[in-house]
Amino acid sequence: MKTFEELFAELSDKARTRPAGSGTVAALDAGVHAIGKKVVEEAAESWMAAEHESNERAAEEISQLLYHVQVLMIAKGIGLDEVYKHL
Ligand SMILES: N=c1c2ncn([C@@H]3O[C@H](COP(=O)(O)OP(=O)(O)OP(=O)(O)O)[C@@H](O)[C@H]3O)c2ncn1[C@@H]1O[C@H](COP(=O)(O)O)[C@@H](O)[C@H]1O
Repeated sequence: MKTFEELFAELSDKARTRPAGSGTVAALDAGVHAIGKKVVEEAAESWMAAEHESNERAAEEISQLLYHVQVLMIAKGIGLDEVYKHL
C-alpha cells in the first residue's frame, strides 16, 4: 500500500533515475499526448466500474487513474503543492 504522496515521490525518482523496465519511464518518454489518453481511458474505466462493478474493482480502476494522473503531472513538471493549492 502507498499514499498519494509516497507514490509521487517514487515516480519522481523513477523520472530522475530512469531504471530499466520502468513503465513510468516508458510513459514519460511517450509524452503528454499519450499520457493524456491513458488518463481519459482510466477515468472512463473508473466511471464504468463505479456504475457496474464492485467497490473493490472501482477502487482498483481509480488507483490506476491516480497513477496516470501523477505521470501526467511529472511529464508537465507539476508538483504536488501546485495541485493542492487548488483543492
Ligand atoms: N500504481 C501503478 C499503476 N497503475 C497502473 N499502472 C500501469 O497501467 C497499466 C494498467 O492500466 P492499463 O489500462 O494500461 O492496463 P490494463 O491491463 O488494460 O488494465 P485495465 O485498464 O484493463 O484495468 C498497468 O499495466 C501499469 O503499466 C501502474 N504502474 C505502476 N504503478 C505504481 O508505480 C510504481 C512504479 O512503476 P514502474 O515505473 O513500472 O516501476 C509501481 O511500484 C506501482 O506502485
